[in-house]
Amino acid sequence: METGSIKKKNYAVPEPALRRMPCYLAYLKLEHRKGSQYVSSTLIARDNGVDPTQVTKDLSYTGITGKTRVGYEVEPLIDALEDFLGFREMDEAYLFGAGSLGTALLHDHGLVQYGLKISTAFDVDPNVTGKEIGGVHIHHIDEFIQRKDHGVRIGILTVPAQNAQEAAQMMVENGIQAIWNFTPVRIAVPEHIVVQNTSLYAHLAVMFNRLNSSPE
Ligand SMILES: NC(=O)c1ccc[n+]([C@@H]2O[C@H](COP(=O)([O-])OP(=O)(O)OC[C@H]3O[C@@H](n4cnc5c(N)ncnc54)[C@H](O)[C@@H]3O)[C@@H](O)[C@H]2O)c1
Repeated sequence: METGSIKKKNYAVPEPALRRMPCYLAYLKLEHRKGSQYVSSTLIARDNGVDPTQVTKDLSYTGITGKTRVGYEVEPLIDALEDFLGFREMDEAYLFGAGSLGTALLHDHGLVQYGLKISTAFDVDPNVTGKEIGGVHIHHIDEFIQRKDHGVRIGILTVPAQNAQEAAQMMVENGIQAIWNFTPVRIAVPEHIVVQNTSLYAHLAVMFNRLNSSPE
């Protein structure tokens, strides 16, 4: 597997399509495991709660088209999606903040399947530094600053909210170019830095709202 390249080829694709594609991929993998050889856009659409036209459009970005009557051949479509999404290349990432959420991410084997390998983690707490979590060594943050030319461009930010801006700044000053930000802080960084904010709680808010507004 290739390492060290941030995948850039998908930037022109609309974000909602990019967000749907991993769901199609997971669905297709399940279908493959069940032994399905072909799957129609209508079926993909029905099982993923998306319009069939939307499915066809989303999948056309991979360069694969379905065949009349039988639909998409499952295996080549899985390959094409994985390639297109960059899940077959491996990017290395550093994790900043090996607390409760950071530890969960360090234990997550799924990230590697999506092309992201956390190679090292950094923290400031002496109770945490020097330890290994999920096979990843936790270093003191000063070691990140001292390490020149580490070549890693992706940083996962899981520090407390009050430390988020300062940590993000330090990451950028030391070569991080893309930040997967799990903190609730909207960090201010130079325009060329890629920031992806992720919150489980945003989805939880939607779930509560839908639950409480559904008819009895
Ligand atoms: N996005 C989500 O869905 C989600 C879910 C849970 C928590 N969070 C957020 O993730 C962050 C971490 O939450 P947690 O529960 O793991 O907190 P935590 O207190 O358990 O862990 C934070 C860790 O960051 C370390 N740290 C502090 N300053 C640092 C710095 N400058 N550099 C490196 N490490 C530093 C601490 O020593 C600690 O080990 C918080 O901002 C929290 O709000 C987000």
